[in-house]
Amino acid sequence: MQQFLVKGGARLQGEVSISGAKNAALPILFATLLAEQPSVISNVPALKDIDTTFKLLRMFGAVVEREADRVTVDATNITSQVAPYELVRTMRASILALGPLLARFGYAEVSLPGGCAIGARPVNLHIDGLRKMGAQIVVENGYIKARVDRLKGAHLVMDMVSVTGTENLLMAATLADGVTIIENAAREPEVVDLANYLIALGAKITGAGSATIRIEGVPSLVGAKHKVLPDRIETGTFLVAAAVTGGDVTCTNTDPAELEVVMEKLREAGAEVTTGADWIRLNMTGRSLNSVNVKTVPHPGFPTDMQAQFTVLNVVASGVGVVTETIFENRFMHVPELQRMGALIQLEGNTAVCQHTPQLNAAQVMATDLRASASLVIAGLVAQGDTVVDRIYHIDRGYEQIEFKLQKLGAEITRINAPV
Ligand SMILES: CC(=O)N[C@H]1[C@@H](OP(=O)(O)OP(=O)(O)OC[C@H]2O[C@@H](n3ccc(=O)[nH]c3=O)[C@H](O)[C@@H]2O)O[C@H](CO)[C@@H](O)[C@@H]1O
Ligand SMILES: C=C(OP(=O)(O)O)C(=O)O
Repeated sequence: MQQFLVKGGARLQGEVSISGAKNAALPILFATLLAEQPSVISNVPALKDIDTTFKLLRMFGAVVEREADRVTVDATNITSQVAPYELVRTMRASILALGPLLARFGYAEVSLPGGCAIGARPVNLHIDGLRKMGAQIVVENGYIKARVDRLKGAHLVMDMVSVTGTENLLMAATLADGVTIIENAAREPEVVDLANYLIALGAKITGAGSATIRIEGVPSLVGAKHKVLPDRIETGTFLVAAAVTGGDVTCTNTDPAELEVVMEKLREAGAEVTTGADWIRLNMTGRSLNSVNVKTVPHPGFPTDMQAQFTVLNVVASGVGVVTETIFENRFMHVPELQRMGALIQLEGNTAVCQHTPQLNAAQVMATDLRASASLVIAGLVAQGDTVVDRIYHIDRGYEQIEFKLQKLGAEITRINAPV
């Protein structure tokens, strides 16, 4: 098992190139299953979740080839529609195979993903929506088994805003008979990126990025080229790391328009944040960091995937910052680990009250999920001494070469093998 060893104290400085977004690349790679011709997807990050997706696509019979950040997927000849538990359990986003396989082949069998460290994470909205489109679905032996002759367009009103729920139904509706309306749809940029790829395949979609998406089903889809949008959460993570270390960091190959609310919070915290067409610079030189209150909500509000990083920011900053998590019921697993580093945080239900902690102390800490791991690495950057972050396979799911990118900015971080 691998660990990160982080030596605290460095001020981050320089440029970091942002990778393609994990949460856009994943649905887009699953959407290639809808097309009867190959697609070429570029700006695909090199991540464990992407490798898991390749394994699944190959298991279905697709031909997947990667050359640097360009991935070609040929799903012309699909031979299986089964996503097994062994792969699904390592990546919840595997549920995104359900809509495309069912829409194109009339059958799909996907293991129930189950919960994870951040919450129960049910998929009832995915199942309900597909049932409304005419699918016969049974859940047995831990698998969702769905069958239909051809999906039919339907008026779908989502009870809750769900990102992958919207994506699954959006993909399914592209090949349905008739018009589907998704109301209370997720408005995340990754949903828009997926819709743009689907439109390039020949799908008829309007309204992506708003709460109402209209899809007019077509008989079949062709191949297309598509470039995945930049990762706004990776960008935000580096900006927070720059802020807490008093640094001056420019994130390149990113999109400031995706990060309005995060940049606003960083400015409120005292950072100088400037932007260009495809870059964001955060400069803390001569400035002091103040705590901020944040409350996670669906896009365009403050993203839950930035919550753990801002919890650390609030501990380092002066004052008291209140962090409220409204999306996932259990997304504070980083807090007990940060407390082991001396962080003054009080957990009250879905709220973390963070007090300025004059000095975090290095400790051996355990990563519990992807963004929690990122927050522990950020804490290690400002802690006194050597922090060891365990179970970094979580971080490898979603951050491309994080240690090399941080090293380039001056951080002292190395990947080590855990003693046996
Ligand atoms: C691969 C991917 O894109 N992952 C993102 C996606 O996860 P994911 O799509 O899994 O998250 P959802 O938007 O579906 O979850 C939002 C809330 O809805 C609930 N819910 C969801 C579906 C359902 O059928 N029933 C139900 O009750 C969830 O438990 C949660 O409380 O959006 C989350 C919220 O922005 C992000 O944190 C994840 O990084
Ligand atoms: C929670 C996340 O991912 P996933 O939905 O794949 O677990 C994330 O990207 O922070």
